[in-house]
Amino acid sequence: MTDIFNGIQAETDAAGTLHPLAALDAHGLTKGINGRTLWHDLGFHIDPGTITAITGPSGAGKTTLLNAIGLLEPIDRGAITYGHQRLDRLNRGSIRRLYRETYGFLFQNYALVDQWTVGRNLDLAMSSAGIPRSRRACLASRSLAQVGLADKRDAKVYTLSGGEQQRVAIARLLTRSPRIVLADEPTAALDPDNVNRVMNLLRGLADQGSMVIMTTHNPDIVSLTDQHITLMPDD
Ligand SMILES: Nc1ncnc2c1ncn2[C@@H]1O[C@H](COP(=O)(O)OP(=O)(O)OP(=O)(O)O)[C@@H](O)[C@H]1O
Repeated sequence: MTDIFNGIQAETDAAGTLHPLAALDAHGLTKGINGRTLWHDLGFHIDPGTITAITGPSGAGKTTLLNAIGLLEPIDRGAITYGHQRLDRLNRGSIRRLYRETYGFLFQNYALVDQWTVGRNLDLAMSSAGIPRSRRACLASRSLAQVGLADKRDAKVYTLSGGEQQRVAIARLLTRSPRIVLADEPTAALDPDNVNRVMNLLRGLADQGSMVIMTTHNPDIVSLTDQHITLMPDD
């Protein structure tokens, strides 16, 4: 459960003590690929409970920055901190723990197992996150209801539309409410109705305390976010 404490998103621990949710800070981030500098001396601050858009022209390095925040891509220089943790200096074990407990990813191609049912896809994610079997059915039902797909639990993923598959991917996040949600062009392949649904669901995740960081080309989507980081290629 999250709460607001002195204007900052906070959560209550088992002993009933409120702790502010961590923010993410980047300083002096620099990254080059094949001799070309993608970003240089980049800095930003992201609060929990907000949606941030990474925007800029094609090839500016939006996905690379998202992947760097997600520890999937090394940076050349700079620092990324989450609360008191220096993310760019973690060992593999700590990174694995963050993937299990803190990060959630949302991809343009949904990253679901097509031949499996919706329920089995959600179950796999919850089992990997260490959620006990006894809680999984209830969490799956609740999150599928939240995305408006309560009746699709036994449907095979390949029978769903693209918009429905993206909502299943969001339901998968909702079962875990990850503190950092990284979404690469999550609305790119969707029609306007599904774009609005997906943005509303991402707002719901932010309202529950997640920090949502997404790449997008679309100015209409940027206007639905709380802040944007604009990348401009060095010419
Ligand atoms: N693993 C890689 N190996 C070689 N080049 C790469 C690699 N990853 C990215 N690049 C290059 O780095 C540049 C930035 O790529 P990136 O995908 O981050 O840009 P983007 O802003 O997300 O682009 P788009 O909007 O087209 O998706 C591109 O020129 C890309 O070809």
